[in-house]
Amino acid sequence: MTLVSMKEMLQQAREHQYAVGQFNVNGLSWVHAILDAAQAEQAPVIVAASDRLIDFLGGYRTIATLVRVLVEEKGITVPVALHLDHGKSVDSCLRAIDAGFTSVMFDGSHGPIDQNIKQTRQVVEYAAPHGISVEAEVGTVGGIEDGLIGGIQYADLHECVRIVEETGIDALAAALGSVHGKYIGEPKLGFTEMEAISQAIGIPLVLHGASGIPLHQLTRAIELGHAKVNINTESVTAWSLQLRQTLADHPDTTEPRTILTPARQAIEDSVRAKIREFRSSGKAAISTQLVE
Ligand SMILES: O=C(O)C[C@@H](O)[C@H](O)C(=O)COP(=O)(O)O
Ligand SMILES: [Zn+2]
Repeated sequence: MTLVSMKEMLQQAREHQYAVGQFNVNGLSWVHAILDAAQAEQAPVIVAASDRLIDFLGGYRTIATLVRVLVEEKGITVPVALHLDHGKSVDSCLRAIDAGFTSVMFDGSHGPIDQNIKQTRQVVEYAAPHGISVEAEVGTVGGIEDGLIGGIQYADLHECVRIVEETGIDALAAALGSVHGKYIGEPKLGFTEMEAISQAIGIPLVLHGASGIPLHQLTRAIELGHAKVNINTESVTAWSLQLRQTLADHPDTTEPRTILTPARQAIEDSVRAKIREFRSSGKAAISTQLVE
């Protein structure tokens, strides 16, 4: 299957109260593991590259070509969107679209709301005619975002309504207490605000910083309109723990397959477990009906 936009897969997920997982790529092992996990679970999936890692990964065109070709070579049949995560500028988003990404996030959340809306609209105006979906962000997710250490700042309901109505985005990341990276103590998501924002905007919400959120809170967030859930920390943790273990078990080996295969499998196992938590296992068929 060719890469698809995330618009239809998220609309289906919101309607049927499950979430599509966004899993971030940190190297070739992640692309294999995420695609294999989604195929095994028969789940729609979002493969994401964070703007902060684009140079490390070889540039927009390298990533887009790699994902597109691997989908073909592996015979992946589930819907796959290739998404730019935390796009730092309008130009980054446009470059990702030109390179072949099928979805972009413009993250203007650090600036004033009027500027966020204006720049998000510029991205939508370029993306929409190409059939590319756009995600925006309001408020501040805690922890490390775009290389900055930030405190949590809840999204304002009126700003959320404005950005949806004035830009035509497909999904909104409304920061409501989640944190990028590891949580210290139990996460406290703002479910009251979440319900109000979800009803007011009527489009899919996106949950950033979802690693470490307990299942009962994740389930509630999905029931309240989160159709996309972002995971990075859990998969890099699974990968690095397994890598350390393999090197300890095989101190003399220099064979890359011996060292890297178990770590790739650890990412795949972690991604499959999250897909099941998000209840998107077996949902490839209903996502596919709409996009074909
Ligand atoms: O690390 C990145 O640049 C991507 C993440 O911000 C991603 O968007 C996300 O929200 C994942 O959060 P995590 O699971 O807490 O790492
Ligand atoms: Zn994020």
